[in-house]
Amino acid sequence: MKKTVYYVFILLLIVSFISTAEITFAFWPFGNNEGELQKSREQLEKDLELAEKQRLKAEAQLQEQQQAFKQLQEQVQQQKELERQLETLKQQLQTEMQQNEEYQQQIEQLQQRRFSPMWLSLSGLLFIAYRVGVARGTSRKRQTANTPPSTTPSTESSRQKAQTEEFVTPPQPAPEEPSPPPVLRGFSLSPELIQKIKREIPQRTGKTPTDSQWNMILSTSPNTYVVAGAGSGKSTSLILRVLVLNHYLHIPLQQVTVFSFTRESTREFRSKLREVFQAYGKQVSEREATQIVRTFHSKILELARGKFPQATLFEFLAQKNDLGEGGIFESSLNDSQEQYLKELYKELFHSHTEFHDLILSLYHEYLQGQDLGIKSYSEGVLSLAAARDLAVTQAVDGVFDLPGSDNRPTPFPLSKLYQHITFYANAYLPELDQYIVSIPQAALLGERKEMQIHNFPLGSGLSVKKNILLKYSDAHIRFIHHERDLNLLREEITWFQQDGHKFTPVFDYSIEGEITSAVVWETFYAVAMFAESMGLEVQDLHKIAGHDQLSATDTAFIKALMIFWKAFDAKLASDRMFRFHHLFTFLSEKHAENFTRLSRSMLDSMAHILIDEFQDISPEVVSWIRGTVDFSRSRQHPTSLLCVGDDWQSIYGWKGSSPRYFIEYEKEFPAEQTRRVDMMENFRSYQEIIDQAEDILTDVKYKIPKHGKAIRGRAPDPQNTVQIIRTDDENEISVTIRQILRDVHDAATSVLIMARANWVLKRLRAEFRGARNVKILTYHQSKGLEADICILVGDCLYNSTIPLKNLIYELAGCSQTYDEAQTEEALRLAYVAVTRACNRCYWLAVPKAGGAVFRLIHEEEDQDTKGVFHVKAVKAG
Ligand SMILES: Nc1ncnc2c1ncn2[C@@H]1O[C@H](COP(=O)(O)OP(=O)(O)OP(=O)(O)O)[C@@H](O)[C@H]1O
Repeated sequence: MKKTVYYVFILLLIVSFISTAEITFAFWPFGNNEGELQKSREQLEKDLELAEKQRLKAEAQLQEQQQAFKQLQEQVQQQKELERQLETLKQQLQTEMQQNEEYQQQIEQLQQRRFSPMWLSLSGLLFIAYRVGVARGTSRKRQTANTPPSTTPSTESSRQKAQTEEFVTPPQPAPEEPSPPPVLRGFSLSPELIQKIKREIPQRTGKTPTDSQWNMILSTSPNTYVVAGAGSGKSTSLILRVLVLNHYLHIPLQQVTVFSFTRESTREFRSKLREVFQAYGKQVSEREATQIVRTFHSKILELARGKFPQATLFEFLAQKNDLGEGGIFESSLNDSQEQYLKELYKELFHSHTEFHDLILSLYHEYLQGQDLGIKSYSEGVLSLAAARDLAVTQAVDGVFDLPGSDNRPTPFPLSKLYQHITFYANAYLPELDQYIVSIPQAALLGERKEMQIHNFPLGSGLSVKKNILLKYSDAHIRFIHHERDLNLLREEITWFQQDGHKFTPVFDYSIEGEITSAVVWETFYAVAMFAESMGLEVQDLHKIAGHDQLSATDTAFIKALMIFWKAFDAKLASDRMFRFHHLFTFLSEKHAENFTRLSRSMLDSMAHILIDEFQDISPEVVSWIRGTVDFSRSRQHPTSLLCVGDDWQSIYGWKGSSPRYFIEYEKEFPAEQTRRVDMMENFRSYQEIIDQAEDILTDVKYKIPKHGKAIRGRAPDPQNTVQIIRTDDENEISVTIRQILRDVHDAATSVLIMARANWVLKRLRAEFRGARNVKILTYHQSKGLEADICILVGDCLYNSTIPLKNLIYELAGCSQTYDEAQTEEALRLAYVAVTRACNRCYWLAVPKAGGAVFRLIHEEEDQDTKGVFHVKAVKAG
């Protein structure tokens, strides 16, 4: 208890102490000085306010600094970027300086050769392309490893050599660059989409493709080739393919190019294209259609103009605004081009000794004519011929309006041994020291042909005279056989007078075996174009000059051609002109690097390529297409190639094209996925017509085997479907055609008359001008067309030997000779002509061994009482 009281006491003591202390603490500092306290508080508040202001200021400063820091950081970043750019620029500058040095070297070299600045830029580009080509050529792994190239390796190396000599100093091999892997993307078409397409196309366009046509239209492969027969609907299917690419696969039309060969066929394609898209409610303007459907030449020209806007082409000399629509098959020299070549020829003849001598040797051959193997005549025969020669000479007076000597018979003696025997020329030209002897060709003699001179027909008298003069005269004789010879002579005289009595020969030259002839500079042009189409350079021909298969004159011709062509290209360069060959070479597979110089839109426009009539493509064009496709693939751009053709219809080998790219498509255009589609239904003709046409080609070895099937079945009158009427008489031809037209022709029946010979064409055109629904064309022009009734005039037969072209073929690495290829091509031409017919085909010709007509006549009993062969197929079918 005591303890508790004690604790309570202690507790009370503590409480009283705390209370006293509390009061004391509470009142001691202020309680004693209230004013001071207030003051301190105000001071404190002021300080606090000041501190707050300072804090805010510091915060603002901090923000500013942070901002400044940020800007600084950005500036540093920019600085770094600038430095990086500067570095790149420095490198570029260095490269350009190097290039400049190279250009400078070239310029110096080329200036020595008087090349133009325009040419310099192209050659500069070619130089770079060449260098890269060399590097790529060795590193590039074409999938053609086991495929023979389109031209022989020797050709290629020689071409590179020629370019090296022409444009640049020998290039240093550039370091190898690894080729990027090719991109081969097919198209993706789901079964549902296929069903939709197959449902909608017939509904909207009214066209119902067959299974094989669908295979082509819907091919999902990036590399497709379509082996088609005549009348199988190639063009129709090609257009539907474009529709699928654009409408269903959403590929812009700007990325699609359709190639066709002629102005006429591109027009037809464009109108079909617009029609089909119209059915889908899409308006394709004429301009757009023109952009899509092209000839090879118009497209490459567009690409070139993108790079060289002012590019002028020799092929369009004096033809403004030509877009190259014509393609190679419509090319012939116009007056301005002819003039250009003529001037060059004349200039070279007087300035280049070797050219001068070569031309004179060719001219001499022309004047002398071919060695006809003239036999010797006894002096008695010579005297007899001389005795009637004045009369013979007078008998042909007036056939030609000859220049010089008043057109009077002029005596001239034979060579020394026979000086006592006198013959006569029809005129003498003292300025050229030429005796003009008129030996008109038979057609020009007309009724005079049968005139008797001293009991000898005039025609025979003239040919004996020519033989004698060639064998026994040393004089300069110029024979005039037809108007053309006279025109050449007139031109020679005009040149002589214009050029201050400087003589320049003007004469025709045809290479050995060629039937047609042209004035020598035109023949230069034709042979050079042929060689270039074959993928060669004219300078490559030095390898065959002097070949034992070539005549001495053809060798002289080639030598002259090489000089002429070199001068021609130099002249073009100094006149700032190109040729298509330069463009195709510039963008060929051998100069892949040049594709990088094309704009993106140009490259894109060739992403999806469709080619019609692929069997007629030339090596030169193939090289460009290959280069384009390879480049598209290497830049990882989705790309596709679809080629449609019928090797049985390949008919332009004489212009340098070849069916081999089609026949050996998988080797020539290798890809990881290639699809072959066959289209053998024929919508055009009765089965009899197809079978007959195929019979013509039975012996052609180099072809893809196939057999066409007529959708229309057999003809109601099979006996009359193909008839051969044996005639080559011009009057009989007219009468027969009139009869046919009377028998089968009404306003609704279309008729196509095809003729081989120009004189027949001329006559028929004059005679049947204005006949309704009747077209008269050459066999070649009929390609791609069709008519109810076809009338063919003249056989298709090649029985020549052209050594120069055979050697060019060999040089280009062809497996056949030109002669073999042409023998087969003549038969293919007949196949094209016959397959134009829907209902009936009449063929007016005299069967000759080896010809196409001959192959259709199997048994004598085919012939009826009127001499008409009602032929039936035995091999095909
Ligand atoms: N699926 C189809 N149904 C009906 N007719 C068709 C079909 N496809 C094409 N044709 C018709 O067949 C004919 C031949 O077509 P097209 O001219 O396109 O053939 P082509 O293969 O180009 O012939 P060629 O190569 O012989 O010149 C034309 O009259 C065309 O309208």
